[in-house]
Amino acid sequence: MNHDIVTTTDNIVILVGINFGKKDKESLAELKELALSDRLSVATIVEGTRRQPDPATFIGKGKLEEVRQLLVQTQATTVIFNHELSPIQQRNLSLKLDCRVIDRTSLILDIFAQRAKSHEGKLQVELAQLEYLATRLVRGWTHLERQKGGIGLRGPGETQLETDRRLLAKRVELLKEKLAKLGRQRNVQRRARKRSEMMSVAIVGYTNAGKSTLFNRLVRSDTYVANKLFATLDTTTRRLFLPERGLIVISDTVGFIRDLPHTLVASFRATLEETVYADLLLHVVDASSPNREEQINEVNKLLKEIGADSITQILILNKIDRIEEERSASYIRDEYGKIIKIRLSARTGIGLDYLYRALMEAFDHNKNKLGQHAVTSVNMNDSIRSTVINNEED
Ligand SMILES: Nc1nc2c(ncn2[C@@H]2O[C@H](COP(=O)(O)OP(=O)(O)OP(=O)(O)O)[C@@H](O)[C@H]2O)c(=O)[nH]1
Ligand SMILES: [Mg+2]
Repeated sequence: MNHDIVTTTDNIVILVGINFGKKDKESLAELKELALSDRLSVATIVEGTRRQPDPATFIGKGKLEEVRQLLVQTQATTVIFNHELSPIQQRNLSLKLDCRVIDRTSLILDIFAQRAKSHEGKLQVELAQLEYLATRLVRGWTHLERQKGGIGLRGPGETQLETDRRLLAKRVELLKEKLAKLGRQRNVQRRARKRSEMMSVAIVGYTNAGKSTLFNRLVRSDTYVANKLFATLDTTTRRLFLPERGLIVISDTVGFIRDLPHTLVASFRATLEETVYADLLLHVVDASSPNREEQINEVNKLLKEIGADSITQILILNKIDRIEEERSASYIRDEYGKIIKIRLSARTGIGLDYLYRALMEAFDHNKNKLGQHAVTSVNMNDSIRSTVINNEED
């Protein structure tokens, strides 16, 4: 079911990004990262400015011709738009350019399809792909036709389009049922964990921020780390022993990205539920990225969407080893004494002790919240307080 989705490796692509009013360099750079993460090779990037999208071809005649010539010159086989295209625009472009035309959403879907490892993850991706495809099923653009051959599938009096819609709806329903079942199993496990009163911590953040690296550091595991967008797709949960405290559970989660396709947000809700039920979020940010403020906002926006915005957060400014001006680790507390921000490097390990301290304090706080006494009370003496460094740059 991968018609709109690039699956060939070594595919040469052209990227197209149009500015409507304000320039958006970052978003186009990110599209390039996404393409590279999908093992595509980017031949060239076409930019343009328009007041509004052309209803038929999105980019209009002039740009269309430019892209057509570039396709010939570069031997690219696919054009990726940094926008959502309407099904009609996508069809027109594909016919006029005589190549495969996809948008940002299907590129992300494709990456997800390649990375999903667990049974549940795969089902979620398939569901997202089908839901995306469902919006593209328009007359003269029926994808299932070619794949299934149609023989014996069409009900009496049904057009191919109707058959496609029916088959699709059936599969979507089946997938939803399966996922619901898996979700229930997950709930049982979660309840068991709650009963054992283990504190649960979820590592969240923008894609490529270093979540898995931090997770591995903490639990000494070997979760897949890569300089790719969406290296991690399935939530991994491990137990972590906090010295002098006890066991907590910690989860590594799928990375967030701006304008995450809504079909994916919905499909990954189950995976992200781990986040919703956490007692504490470690919000990891690539502090060396020029876009970090925007990325923080994006993540918070998505956390709100999944109902996780009221959970206590510690902002982890990661990758400080990459920042010339300020390589030292530090942390700051809010006016109630809670650690709310830590600068560290998951790669070098500098600042990790601050994170352990924050986790221990959260552990004790959590115990108290549950109406019990902490196993060991925190020794908040002056020597610890005096190590607080308040040299935050913002
Ligand atoms: N210099 C430096 N690089 C880091 C640090 N932490 C992670 N990285 C690198 O950043 C890249 C992404 O790391 P991951 O841990 O896979 O990031 P992630 O947030 O899990 O990414 P996704 O799963 O794709 O969302 C890898 O190349 C890491 O080696 C750090 O503290 N310093
Ligand atoms: Mg990861």
